[in-house]
Formats: sequence, C-alpha cells, structure tokens
Amino acid sequence: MSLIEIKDLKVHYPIRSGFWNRVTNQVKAVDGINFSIEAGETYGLVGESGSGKSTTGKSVVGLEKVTSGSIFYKGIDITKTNARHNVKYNQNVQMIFQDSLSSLNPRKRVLDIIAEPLRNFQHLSAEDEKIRVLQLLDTVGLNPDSLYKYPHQFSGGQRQRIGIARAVATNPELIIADEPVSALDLSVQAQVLNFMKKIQREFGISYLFISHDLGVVRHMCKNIAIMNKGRLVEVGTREDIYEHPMHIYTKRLLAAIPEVDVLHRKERKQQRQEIEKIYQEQAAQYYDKDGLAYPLVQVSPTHFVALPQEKLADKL
Ligand SMILES: Nc1ncnc2c1ncn2[C@@H]1O[C@H](COP(=O)(O)OP(=O)(O)OP(=O)(O)O)[C@@H](O)[C@H]1O
Repeated sequence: MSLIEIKDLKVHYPIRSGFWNRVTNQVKAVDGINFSIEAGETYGLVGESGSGKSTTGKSVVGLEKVTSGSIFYKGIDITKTNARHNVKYNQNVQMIFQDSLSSLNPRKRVLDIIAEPLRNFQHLSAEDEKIRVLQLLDTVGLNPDSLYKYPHQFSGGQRQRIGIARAVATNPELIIADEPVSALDLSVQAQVLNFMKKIQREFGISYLFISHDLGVVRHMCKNIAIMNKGRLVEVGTREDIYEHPMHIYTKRLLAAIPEVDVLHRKERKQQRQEIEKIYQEQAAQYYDKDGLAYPLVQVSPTHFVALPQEKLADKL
C-alpha cells in the first residue's frame, strides 16, 4: 500500500463578481490528478508557475479544501475523516515553504518556531522541549546559540534549515517541500538538497518535492509528474522523463534547464529554439479544444502521457 495515494483530486476556486458578489466562474487549479507516493521516496511534482503544484501540496497537507476526489493516507481517505481523526495525519505530514522569511514568524525566536509543532502534538516539559529543539538544531547543522535568535538574523540557507527543523520536529513520514531551494543561490541550493537527502536517509522520510525546475528535480526524484493547467501531462520515472520525454510541455521544461557548461550553452539555446518552433506548430495536437491536457495514457509499465490514443502511434 502506498503512503499517499491521490485519486482524481480537484481543487476549484470560485471567482466572484458583480454587485451581489456571486460566483460567476471558477479557477480549476487542480483538475483531476492521480499519483501515489511510496514510503521513503521523493516524488517530484513539476510545472510552470500557476500550474497548480502548490495547491496540490497544500491540499495534501490539509491547508486547502478539496473540491472532490480522495487523498488516501495508508489506505484511509483523509478528505473524509473529521479533524479529531486527522491529528495523527497532521503530525505525520508537514510542509516546508519556498520563502523561509515569510513562512517563519519574524517576531518569534527559533526556540518557539521549532517548538510550535511539538507544543501542538507532544506536550513536553519546558526542559525536554529545549533539549529536543537543541537536538533538532544539531541535526540541521545550526549552533545552539541560534535558539534565542530571530529569523532575520540568519542567511536564506540557514533559515531554510530552521524551516526543515520545524518540519522534522514531530518525526513526520511525509514532508511537502514546496520549491524549497528556489529562493537560494546555486551553491546553497546544493547544500540544502544534500541535507534533505541526508535526513531522509536518517529518518526514512518521504518527500513530495514541488519545483518548476527539472534540473533540481533530477537530483532528487526517482518518479516525477509534470503538471500543466491543473492536469498531469506526463508521469514516469526519472529515465522516462529525462531520456524519453513525449509531451511537448515536458520537452519545453527540459529545454529550459539552465546549461552550466559554457561549451554547451549555444547547443542548449538552439535546442530551446527548436522545441519552441515545434510547440508553436504542433501545440494543438497536445491539448483538447479548450486548451487542456488529455487524460493520461500508459505507454510503458512506468510511463504515462496525456495524448489521445489516435495520436499516440506517431509519437511512439
Ligand atoms: N486562494 C486562491 N483563490 C483563487 N485562485 C487561486 C488561489 N490559490 C491559487 N489560485 C490560482 O490557482 C492556480 C494554481 O495556483 P498554484 O499556486 O497552485 O500554482 P503553482 O504551480 O504552485 O504556481 P507557483 O509556483 O507560482 O506557486 C493559479 O491560477 C492561481 O492563480
């Protein structure tokens, strides 16, 4: 049984307008997606800004109301259980955010920030709580004197570590990591990603790793879902996505990975232009009449792509 199984998840936001503030339309931020996360794995959810990744992550952690569909946690649909039964789930599923400065309360000291989930779920004595927070600071490689400092007194990378310490405080099974390194310099990105892998090995944590950057995801994830306008356009293993991409949207994201090697920059630029040309000429084949992705079709035991059956033959 998967740790998390998402079935036909939809999150639609109402759009209100007019004098009576009536609902006149809706934003289909997440529009019927399916995927599952196994214990101990890092599952990648990738797409451009506005594709619905954060809404998916927030609905898994319970911060967003689900319109329809199910989120099974070890076989139990948490969208159907009441808050009291969700206590264990809330403890076991935590989130780290992209912007550590705004996600950490600027008026609270590190001790109180990291202790917050402990106070919600574990009710330790003040002394035991301090010992636990000091252990967590040590785990994330921060000095004990960080305890009484405020978030603005740290660098971006250090603040992200505070966010990670808070997320792992309750020994969660799953962490939703929403663009955890996008706001950091390249060198600090690598440090934080390696660190996330290290605590995954130590604590057996699973991640839902949300990112717009397929370059970063390659370093972290074995299985990846590509999201576009609320739907999944391609799902597969790292090899399926990077070596045999089939959807034009995936190919565009791959072409957008920045080339660090100066010798290959020209080649990459050319590749990007070619993909863009194909996209302009052929995009209609990849989307329905409303410009939305088709349902996913299985093309190998691990690889799924959103193409109509009749068009699949010439893409294979
Ligand atoms: N609370 C809300 N009310 C109305 N629309 C919303 C709300 N939150 C998100 N949206 C819309 O839902 C869509 C998906 O947003 P979401 O933040 O999930 O995308 P994303 O892929 O995470 O993008 P980003 O990486 O920029 O955060 C967008 O069109 C966004 O404007």
